[in-house]
Order: sequence, then C-alpha cells, then structure tokens
Amino acid sequence: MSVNNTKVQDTENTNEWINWIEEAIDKEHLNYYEYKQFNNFREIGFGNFGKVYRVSWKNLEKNFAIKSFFNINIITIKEIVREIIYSGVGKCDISYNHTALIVMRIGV
Ligand SMILES: Nc1ncnc2c1ncn2[C@@H]1O[C@H](COP(=O)(O)OP(=O)(O)OP(=O)(O)O)[C@@H](O)[C@H]1O
Repeated sequence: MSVNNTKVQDTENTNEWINWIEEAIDKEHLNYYEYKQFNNFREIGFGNFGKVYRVSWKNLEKNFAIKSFFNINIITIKEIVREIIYSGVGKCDISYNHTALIVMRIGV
C-alpha cells in the first residue's frame, strides 16, 4: 500500500495506525482513490498538519477537498485517522510530494 512509501517514521505505533487505515480500506469502510483521478489542484488553505487543496475528480464537475500531511509520524497519523473518521470520505493514493492525502467533502 502506498502509505508505506511516504516518509513514515518507522515506529510500531505508527505501523499500527497505518494497519488500521489499510484494514478499513480492505473492508471497504473507507473509499480509496487513485491520486491520478484528481486534477485542477488549487490551494485553498493550510493548517498545522499540511495544506488543503480543492480538486476536480475524474475530469467531472465533482469537486473535493484534499488534505495533505507532511512528515508522517505518530501525531500526524492519528490526526489522519481522526480526520477520516469525523470528516473524511476516503484516503487517497500517495504521490504528491510524498505526502499522505485524505479526501474530504468540499466546504468547511
Ligand atoms: N473540506 C474543506 N473544504 C474547504 N476548505 C477546507 C476544507 N478543509 C479545510 N479547508 C480549508 O483549509 C484550511 C486549513 O484546514 P486544516 O483542517 O488543515 O486546518 P485547521 O482546521 O485550520 O487546523 P488544524 O491544522 O489544527 O486541523 C481551513 O482553514 C479551510 O480554509
């Protein structure tokens, strides 16, 4: 799974959280999006953990917000899980500047 390609700090705890995400995808509790299905990246904000982009999906009119997390570590991975549970619609493939990406509904 692509999350392993990021700059993950290789602690047991971090791996547990990554496993949680991967299992949730396997069991289809989480949607998984290919990064290449998104285009028209426009930066719309940034927070403590990374940047947020407005993106188009599969060249359709459908827009999503994508949140990127830099320097994946135990703190950010917990934040990713929290965001996925409370506001996310899914997790995205990782390829953008080696960051983890989650996909959210647009609008805050
Ligand atoms: N789903 C979204 N749709 C549209 N804009 C968003 C969305 N999520 C975040 N944003 C924009 O990106 C900015 C940063 O959001 P982000 O969640 O990264 O940080 P935060 O909530 O301000 O703080 P923290 O980093 O502590 O979570 C927000 O202030 C908002 O302007």
